[in-house]
Amino acid sequence: MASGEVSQPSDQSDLLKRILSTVKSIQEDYGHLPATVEAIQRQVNVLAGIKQAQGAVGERHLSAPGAAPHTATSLVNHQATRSDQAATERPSSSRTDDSESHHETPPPRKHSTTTSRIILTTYPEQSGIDPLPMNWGNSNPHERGPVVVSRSQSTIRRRNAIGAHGGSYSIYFALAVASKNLDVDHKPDFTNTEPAVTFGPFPQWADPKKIVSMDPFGHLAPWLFSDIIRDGDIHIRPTIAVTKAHMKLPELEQSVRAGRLVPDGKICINETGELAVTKFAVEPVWYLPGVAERFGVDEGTLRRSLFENTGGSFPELITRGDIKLFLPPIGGLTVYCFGDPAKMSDPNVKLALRVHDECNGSDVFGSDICTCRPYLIFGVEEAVKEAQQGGSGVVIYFRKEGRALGEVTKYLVYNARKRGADRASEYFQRTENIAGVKDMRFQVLMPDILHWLGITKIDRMLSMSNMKHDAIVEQGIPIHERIPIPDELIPEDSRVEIDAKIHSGYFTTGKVMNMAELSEVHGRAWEDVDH
Ligand SMILES: Nc1nc2c(ncn2[C@@H]2O[C@H](COP(=O)(O)OP(=O)(O)OP(=O)(O)O)[C@@H](O)[C@H]2O)c(=O)[nH]1
Ligand SMILES: [Zn+2]
Repeated sequence: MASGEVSQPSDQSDLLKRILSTVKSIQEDYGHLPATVEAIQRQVNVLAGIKQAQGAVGERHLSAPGAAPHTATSLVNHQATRSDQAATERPSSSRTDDSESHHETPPPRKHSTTTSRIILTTYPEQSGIDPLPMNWGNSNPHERGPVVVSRSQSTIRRRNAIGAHGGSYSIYFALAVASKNLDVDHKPDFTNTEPAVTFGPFPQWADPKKIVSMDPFGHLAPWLFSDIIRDGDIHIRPTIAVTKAHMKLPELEQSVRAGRLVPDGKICINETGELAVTKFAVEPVWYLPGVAERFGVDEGTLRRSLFENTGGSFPELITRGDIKLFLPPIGGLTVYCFGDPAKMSDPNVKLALRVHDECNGSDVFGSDICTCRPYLIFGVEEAVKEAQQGGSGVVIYFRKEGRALGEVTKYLVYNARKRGADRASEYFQRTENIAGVKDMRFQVLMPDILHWLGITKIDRMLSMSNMKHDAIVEQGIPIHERIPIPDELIPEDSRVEIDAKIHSGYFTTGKVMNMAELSEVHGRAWEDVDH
């Protein structure tokens, strides 16, 4: 449709409305028609331009250049529709920064390259869009390419990933920029931040199916891609950091006193049970086709759900089918390695492993309603012993609070349990009643870190979880022995949880109760402690 075909202002107005509603319904119903949407939007803009020139009023909010951003047409990229302009152009005439519109004289701004036009989304064929190649699973990091997600002016056209660095902390980054505590173009100084140990590469790094939720080159990114950073002024950040530290846990001092742990001056350093550890912090980087495959869904379904259920935060999940990486706003993980890190991947020595999901109330604050901290500490102790015997000991800590349901849901469940009869037989049902599921950790992505560490078998798995077990074995990593938490470490009020778990399929070397027996296992009621 050429703009010349529409001459009457009233026709234009009706037409604009019709086009707009078509755009909206296409977006709602499909979301995979970026080219069509862009073409229609271009027409909308052309018509709006004609209308504005004719001095028409009443429909200005639809798409007139310079209109407020929070309008219907902002559903579609306000700037991208001007595809003859570069995506990162910085015009002065169409500022959309509300905060400044209230000032007669805008306050002086720190230098920032954030464009004043809001780029709501981008499209693959859009002028200026030129993502750096990303060949996920290529063993050569230079052929694989860097993960590029920054929206800074020099980088936005070259992005090959959706989302933002920092996982859940990306929101604090946004606050820091908004409050002008941080220049969005700040260039990190990575001097002396290299990994504390040299590590890998392992064949698993080059398998696009084995690692789908982290960047295997994430610990080396600034150094591997220094020329791209320098020559192209491209923002690239590490998503993994590796350091060395000492750690001290009161329970391990007791272990030394009880003679279970013997200081060796290297791994268990002294009589206080102080430990030497190598730590790996990992932020999530998702390869969407691989993640979708692990969950047994198609990539489009995964993208659509991620888009919808993050409040529409990442429109490029829909419009940029060509971008396969997503840095989700979720917590990552930390690996605690005892002994020589090279031994983790050595098939000739034994490996003891605990995979642990965060339980802040117990892990840090000692709640006795679950077995989390005792099993975690037991895992650390066993890992240290394995390392002292010439093997390797590893504890991996995932930020998946409350079975990834969060602490609020978890406390709601606790209330429901404590206000009723806190029976093991009803344990999971109470969570399901509130959350709709009993667990959202979905361990299918968890084994990626094992592949990354070069682990090919686990000799002693310090976990009773059938979900963790099955996910690991499914990934081709055999588990030779499973070690439940010793009975004497189970806190008083957590019998309900552990018996319910065993009944639902958790590993045990003891007896599995039937339903009648399970209903006899009670937790402490609030009245027992309230006076
Ligand atoms: N929603 C909910 N989460 C809980 C409850 N009790 C513990 N959790 C969470 O369950 C998770 C327990 O994780 P882990 O300690 O790794 O244990 P696990 O996967 O159950 O199994 P093991 O490896 O055998 O210990 C943590 O995320 C806890 O915060 C509860 O009553 N409700
Ligand atoms: Zn817990």
